[in-house]
Amino acid sequence: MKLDIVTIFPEYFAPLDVSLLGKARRAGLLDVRVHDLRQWTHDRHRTVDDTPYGGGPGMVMKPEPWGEALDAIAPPGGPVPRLIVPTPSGRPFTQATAVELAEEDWLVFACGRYEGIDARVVDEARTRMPVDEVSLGDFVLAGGEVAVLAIVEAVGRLLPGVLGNADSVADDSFAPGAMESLLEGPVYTKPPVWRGRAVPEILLSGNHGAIARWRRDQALRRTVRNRPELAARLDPATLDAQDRRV
Ligand SMILES: COC(=O)c1ccnc(N)c1
Repeated sequence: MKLDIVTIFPEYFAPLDVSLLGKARRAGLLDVRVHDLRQWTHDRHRTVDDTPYGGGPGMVMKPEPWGEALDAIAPPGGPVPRLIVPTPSGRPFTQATAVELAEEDWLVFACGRYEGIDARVVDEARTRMPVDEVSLGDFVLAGGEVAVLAIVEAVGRLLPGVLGNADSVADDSFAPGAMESLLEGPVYTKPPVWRGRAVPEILLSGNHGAIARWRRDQALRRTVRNRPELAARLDPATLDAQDRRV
């Protein structure tokens, strides 16, 4: 998968050289290019923002540098990427979004700053590439960079070969299938007793059927407690009698 990231803070993406994603890059699974938006400015101050039409606080990112950046990265008439624009006003980014994006060959990320990017940039981009404005939740960041790091990690870990144990993706919270709309339950490792707290006996029993049952119960309990709106979405047909007692 090829990723192009456009930002005025390229240094934000140093973390992409460490851990899983660094390994994926070195293994050739991820080809990440970070671009400084200011390379597409032409004035002495390398200006990327200006005051908002209609008044109001803050500054808006100018369209010209973005238009030139997208033309340089994805020349019109050439291969077409999917443009991802993190913004508080976007559609919710979920595990399903990550799964969908993991199927793409080429993603371009636009990191907005200030009050956002001039709306004509997305409007014009939509005439020649798919554009997804996505939100990580109901909160505001100073810029899209942190959101792009989160999205790149959520998508990158789904790529074949990136995670050591591919099975762990299937058990993710929200993973399509059995875990859809379910939060993962508690996890334990050695020692068997720590500060007087023992690991639940069932996990030491070797009874894999009972362990799977216990884990599902724990996932259901946590989902009901922490995300009742997700629990309400669970298809009753997939809940057996024991589930309903949770
Ligand atoms: C500037 O971007 C944001 O503030 C942002 C991006 C994605 N999700 C959010 N909740 C905020």
